[in-house]
Amino acid sequence: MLRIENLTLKYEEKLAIRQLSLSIKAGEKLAIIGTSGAGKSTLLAHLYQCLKNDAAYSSQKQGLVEGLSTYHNVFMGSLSRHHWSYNLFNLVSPFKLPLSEVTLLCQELELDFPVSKRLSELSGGQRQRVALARALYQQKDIFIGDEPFSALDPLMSRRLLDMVFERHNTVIMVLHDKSLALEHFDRIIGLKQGQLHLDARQDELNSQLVDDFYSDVPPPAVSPILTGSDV
Ligand SMILES: Nc1ncnc2c1ncn2[C@@H]1O[C@H](COP(=O)(O)OP(=O)(O)OP(=O)(O)O)[C@@H](O)[C@H]1O
Repeated sequence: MLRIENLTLKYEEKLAIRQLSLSIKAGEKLAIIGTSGAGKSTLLAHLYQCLKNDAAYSSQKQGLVEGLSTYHNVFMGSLSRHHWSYNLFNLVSPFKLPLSEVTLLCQELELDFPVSKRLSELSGGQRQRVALARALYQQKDIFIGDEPFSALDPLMSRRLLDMVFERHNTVIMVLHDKSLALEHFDRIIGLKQGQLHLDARQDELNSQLVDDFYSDVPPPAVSPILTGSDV
């Protein structure tokens, strides 16, 4: 589905990704881990740029509109599926079908208040679920998420991850929750200082491998761990 070779990304002089090579297959459930500043969001934004025709993106910044209702924020996920005039009329007075679709989706995400409620009145966890609802409402084949559950409790995170998996063929997600990554994803990659230091598939994955990655234990001689220069 996607192959990147020797990718280097910078912010002015600051190197964020260094000579990173990576292949992603259609259908993969790929978690990206790493400490703060390792380059996860930068890599994810790049992957989205490469795949954006087929991908929904839930970024850390969320990009929600404060002055609009929950309904309108979620509906924005579908703007590209409709003619501009449909979008305009729906903005002024919501049509029945999208209104019922968005209401149902919000209920599934446990947003148990009227969808007319303004974004500015919502909590952090509620906003995060509105951003997730907007990404789900894009109805794309690929889901790209940057810590989409960071403000949610573990039980809800698992339930919403199941929803994401049910509705997307390929999932690429930055996660801080180690057990969520280990239990649900079929591949985990780990970044350190912009380089790939871990790339392990489901049959190779275990908790120790992830702990070693975080605690700077050097990889054994024969292991699924690859350095940036190996791939
Ligand atoms: N807009 C920017 N301008 C300059 N440097 C940036 C910018 N955004 C990120 N960086 C730097 O690039 C590096 C990678 O940042 P990035 O946000 O990709 O890391 P991250 O692994 O996603 O971190 P976190 O887990 O804290 O979100 C960091 O050193 C960060 O300081």
